[in-house]
Amino acid sequence: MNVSAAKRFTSNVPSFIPRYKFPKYNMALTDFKGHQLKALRKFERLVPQMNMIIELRDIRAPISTRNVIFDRIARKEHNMLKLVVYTRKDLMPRNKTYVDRLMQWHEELGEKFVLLDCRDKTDVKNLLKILEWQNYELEKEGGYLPMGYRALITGMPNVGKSTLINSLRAIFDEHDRDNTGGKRKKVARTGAEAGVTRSTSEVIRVASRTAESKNEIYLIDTPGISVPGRISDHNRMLGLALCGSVKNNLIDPIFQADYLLYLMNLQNFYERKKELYPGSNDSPTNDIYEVLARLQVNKGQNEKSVAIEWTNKWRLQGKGIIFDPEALLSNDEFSYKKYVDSQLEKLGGLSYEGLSDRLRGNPNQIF
Ligand SMILES: Nc1nc2c(ncn2[C@@H]2O[C@H](COP(=O)(O)OP(=O)(O)OP(=O)(O)O)[C@@H](O)[C@H]2O)c(=O)[nH]1
Repeated sequence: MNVSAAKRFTSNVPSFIPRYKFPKYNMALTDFKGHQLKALRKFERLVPQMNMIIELRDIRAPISTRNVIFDRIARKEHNMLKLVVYTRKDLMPRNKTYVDRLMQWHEELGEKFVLLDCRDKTDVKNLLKILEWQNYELEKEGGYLPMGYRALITGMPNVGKSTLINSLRAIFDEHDRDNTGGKRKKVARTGAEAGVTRSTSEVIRVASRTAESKNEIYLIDTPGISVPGRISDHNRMLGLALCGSVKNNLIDPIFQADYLLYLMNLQNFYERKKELYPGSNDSPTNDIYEVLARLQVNKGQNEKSVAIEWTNKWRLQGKGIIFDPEALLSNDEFSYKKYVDSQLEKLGGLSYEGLSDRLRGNPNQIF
């Protein structure tokens, strides 16, 4: 973060200045795995059969949980319709500036997005309405789809894909029960259609044929895909760790706790949300060991377990915090579009051929 931008974050507490830069600790920069590579190859085969790609991202880390691999796949397929679903709406900062910033980012990229809590029925029903509308638009142009209207559900690990699919399924179930006089009809899990292999992707029906629509609507569930090392960096990896999108034990818990402290200080938690600041009766600090000492319940508790407990709490219920420092900057200071373009450039012509060999036995999984 540059100094002029950082000055805005200076706290009103006399003599306290948050850190504007986070140290580049020695840590793994990616969590890309062999099975994700397999899933990616499968994606490329499946995408031509899709009508829409839905990419889930965590609203608290809109930059870190974006995976440009999905952009590349969607663009290859003649600019396939892509919808971004930001999950964990219930945890997002209640801050109009933040929402305005997101709107501007997405406008620049021509990318549609919605915010939702994957566990909230009303939110999920609204997403279903979008799918139904898109299907209706296609049908209006005479598009009867024997395989149904298909949306591929993608995203980084742990962003809420299964939760969203289960919620959509529950709505479908309920609707089905109503229409079948209380008898529970099993939700379709069809994998038998041409080109869809049952073993690796689940096909879930979320809307049946109706009087108005001949097409059924299906979701295709996919495993979470991480980014390869060439488009990752320290901030991205730490942001993902705080969202639970990379394996917890991959990064030292003290680094994760220190990053959380760095973000809290940049976001003035000490003044805005004092009750959530560690040791809220003490002064703000940039010293993670001081924080861990404040949070220690008894003298026997070691620093690492205190760090794990604290970050876990924020990972699951952390309300009102943003995990990407760049998202705190104005659009003059940080261009999301430029960032995405540079990510795509770095990704370049990444070919998956031979990658499995390189992934095997490479602890840093850099490629
Ligand atoms: N607060 C909140 N929690 C959510 C939301 N969506 C999902 N979760 C929680 O986030 C955790 C991960 O959700 P999953 O649905 O398993 O994520 P996933 O993307 O399927 O994970 P992978 O299968 O690892 O790729 C679970 O504990 C969910 O309850 C949301 O909108 N709000």
